[in-house]
Amino acid sequence: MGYAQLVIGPAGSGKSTYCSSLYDHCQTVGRSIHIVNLDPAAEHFNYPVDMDIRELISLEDVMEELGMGPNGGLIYCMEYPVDLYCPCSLYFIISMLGHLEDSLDDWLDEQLENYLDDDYLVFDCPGQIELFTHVPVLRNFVEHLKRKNFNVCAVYLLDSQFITDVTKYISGCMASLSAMIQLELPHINILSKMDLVPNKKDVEEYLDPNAQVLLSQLNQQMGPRFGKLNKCLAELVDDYSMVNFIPLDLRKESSIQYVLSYIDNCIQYGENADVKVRDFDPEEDD
Ligand SMILES: Nc1nc2c(ncn2[C@@H]2O[C@H](COP(=O)(O)OP(=O)(O)OP(=O)(O)O)[C@@H](O)[C@H]2O)c(=O)[nH]1
Ligand SMILES: [Mg+2]
Repeated sequence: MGYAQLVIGPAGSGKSTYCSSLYDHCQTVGRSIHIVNLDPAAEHFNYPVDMDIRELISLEDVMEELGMGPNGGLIYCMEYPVDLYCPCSLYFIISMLGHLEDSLDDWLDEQLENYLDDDYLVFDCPGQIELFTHVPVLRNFVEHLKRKNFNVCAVYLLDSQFITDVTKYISGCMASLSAMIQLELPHINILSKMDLVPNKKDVEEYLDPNAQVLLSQLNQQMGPRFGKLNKCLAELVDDYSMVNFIPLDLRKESSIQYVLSYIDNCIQYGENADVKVRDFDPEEDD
């Protein structure tokens, strides 16, 4: 049985930074963890990359997919992935990952041969939310992981700066819900970059949102003609009472530890180990 976190969330929400802090934390506490880069556009890493999807995306792939010659393909590779907000870049990532769908599974199988049965993998995903809300590539990837006997959970990061504005917060919630429904995985929402929130009290009401409060805030910000829509949105958040957030402050080891324990619990990490220990408890045999 393997364990995996799929770290998702909008561009710039802090996924790669979270992965690197998690890695450092695990180093400190002497725990083994492997970080996988699933972002074909990533350039710099603050963690050792154990598996790297960029090994799969070669110039040949781009040339074949986009019908470009070697020079055009190279320029495309070099230029577009840099600007993640560029629609062409979005197209690039989605089309490349879509193109890779089958080979992604084969690549994973090949890579997993180097790992042990109970290894813990953390997948640092690209920030194009369409990848987990619209197209099935990540979902299929997750299904493959599950077939490989992995307990997987989605870790959705939302930048705490989003919640200075209730409309942005609702849009973050909707994207999270959409990922939750599309991926059908145990799902944990994290409010990232808490060090940038001066007063923690400001965010408290958003951690476990109350539909009525959200509704009145939305109505205050938006014109009366959005009243019905706001009511539906607030009800939706309420219906899926799973939309709550755990705050994460990377400056504090205790905060990282809390989030990690929460996730471990969700994917039942450690439970098997307990069983194994108990099974071979010499005192019990006496
Ligand atoms: N203050 C603060 N800044 C953060 C934190 N996490 C990330 N950042 C900053 O936010 C920016 C984006 O962080 P990344 O970790 O690259 O975000 P990402 O989600 O991996 O971004 P993409 O891969 O582009 O989708 C960087 O400038 C980080 O330094 C945090 O906890 N606190
Ligand atoms: Mg990243």
